Amino acid sequence: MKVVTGETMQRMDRRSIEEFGIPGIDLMENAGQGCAAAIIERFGPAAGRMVLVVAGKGNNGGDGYVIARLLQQEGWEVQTVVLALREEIAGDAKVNLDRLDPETVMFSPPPAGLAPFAPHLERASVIVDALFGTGLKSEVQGSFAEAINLLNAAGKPVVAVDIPSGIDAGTGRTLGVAVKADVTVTFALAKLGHVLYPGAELCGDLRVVDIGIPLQVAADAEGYDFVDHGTACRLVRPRDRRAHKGSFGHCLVVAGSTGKTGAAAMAANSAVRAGSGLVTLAVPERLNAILEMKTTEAMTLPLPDGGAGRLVQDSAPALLEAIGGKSAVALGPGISWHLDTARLIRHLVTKIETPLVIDADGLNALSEDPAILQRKRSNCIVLTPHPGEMARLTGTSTAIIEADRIAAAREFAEQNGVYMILKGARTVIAAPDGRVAINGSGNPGMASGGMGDVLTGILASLLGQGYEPFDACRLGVFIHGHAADLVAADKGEIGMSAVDVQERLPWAFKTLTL
Ligand SMILES: NC(=O)C1=CN([C@@H]2O[C@H](COP(=O)(O)OP(=O)(O)OC[C@H]3O[C@@H](n4cnc5c(N)ncnc54)[C@H](O)[C@@H]3O)[C@@H](O)[C@H]2O)[C@H](O)CC1
Ligand SMILES: [K+]
Repeated sequence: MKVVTGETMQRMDRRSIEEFGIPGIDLMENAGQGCAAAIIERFGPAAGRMVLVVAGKGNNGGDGYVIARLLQQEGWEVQTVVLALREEIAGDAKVNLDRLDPETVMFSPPPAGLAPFAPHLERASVIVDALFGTGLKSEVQGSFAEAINLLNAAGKPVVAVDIPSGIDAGTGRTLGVAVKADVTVTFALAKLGHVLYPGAELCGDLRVVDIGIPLQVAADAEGYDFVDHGTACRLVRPRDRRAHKGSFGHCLVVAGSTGKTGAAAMAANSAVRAGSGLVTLAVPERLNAILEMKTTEAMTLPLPDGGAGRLVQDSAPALLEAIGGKSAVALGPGISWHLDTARLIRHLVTKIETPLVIDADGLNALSEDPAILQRKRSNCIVLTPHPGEMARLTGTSTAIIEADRIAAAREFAEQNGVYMILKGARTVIAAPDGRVAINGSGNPGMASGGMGDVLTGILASLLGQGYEPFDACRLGVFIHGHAADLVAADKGEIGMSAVDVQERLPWAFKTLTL
């Protein structure tokens, strides 16, 4: 599904009103109706229920007034606390404020804020957070922050209007303090703040309701592809009945060093589990016997290593020859960060013309000379860094990368003409042409060694099967997390291993093609 920024949503609002003549008051009424319906559906009949609406001075508050009126019509007792002066309320919000029974509305601007209404919080069955929406522009402070803390401490179900107050709609980051909602009802399209952490977690159940924004306006809006199950179903290619093993590519995994044979095995075995026709695992000859034991379907190719137990310059001729005839190459899992191994990797990047996935120590080798990517062949290159590897690649810090993951991934991809997969909770996928996708699958059980090796094998497999690179990246990242979600549903998140995920891949693919 498409997700947008708060600014884009506000532009969509204005375009709907100005170009399509849809009155803003109608959008607000529809927004309020969508929220009220979600509240009634979720929290059942009104009998004896009191809803407390906490409103800000803008249109988020305006939605809150519509909700208050509609729930009152449904028999709910409603109290509305406006954390602003009456004269501050304007436009569509004022129209809806004036429609409320004045007996049920209290104004409590800073510095008093919500504090005097603790008894209302106590009595409420449901609290509606209509304090801030996409208009939040800076850190929440003072009595507004206190109000959010009171809401969170009340121990009552909270329904956030549009977005939990305190969450930046464009990044998902908390601006000081934020509401922890049980349900969030947003309008027309989800925002980045709903799918990026911590916003994604603070939303609770996210509902996207139609409020009458014209389809053309939504279609024209610049957005990001949030890769969910539906998207993955459209990306996966069912098998042709006449298929044979040549139909699904032959990918080469270049990996392994003493002490890191598992990474090589997981990458190769994951390529098998992601559907490759053939897989060859090229490893230092000293480790070949071990990898013969750790793989079955994948073939191994011992490379001269001078007894070092890692790839060295002398490995290059045999390796370049092996790359010929392969449909994709994975370079890096467990390959080691020794200087001559790193030098070999940089040499290969400039020589390989096959679609190439570079991970782990392969990325660290690149970090010594990222400009090498400018000199690469015309082939597609996919980099799969975690934030620390990304910091090394860009010469910055993990904190800077995490502060704006989308910008970090997109800028590097565009500047270097590569596909960038910036791993983490909600992995970001960026293409050289500026397209960005955010992955919707996965769980904390994946925070363990080897998960990256599994992903690398999946990506090389899909590229080798002929998937267009951005499709391969989106599908590969999704299916990796989805397999982990299936494992978590089966046996929880603690103790989940990378091989658990590797072995669950066929089931994960099967859910896409039912
Ligand atoms: N298509 C849609 O998405 C629709 C959205 N609607 C609702 O409108 C809000 C956006 O309303 P807006 O008036 O732009 O701003 P907010 O209500 O979100 O903000 C309230 C108010 O707060 C002030 N403010 C900003 N930052 C701070 C801060 N750190 N501390 C204190 N005050 C702050 C700012 O001046 C704002 O005026 C959207 O979320 C939807 O809920 C439409 O109603 C329906 C269509
Ligand atoms: K809100």
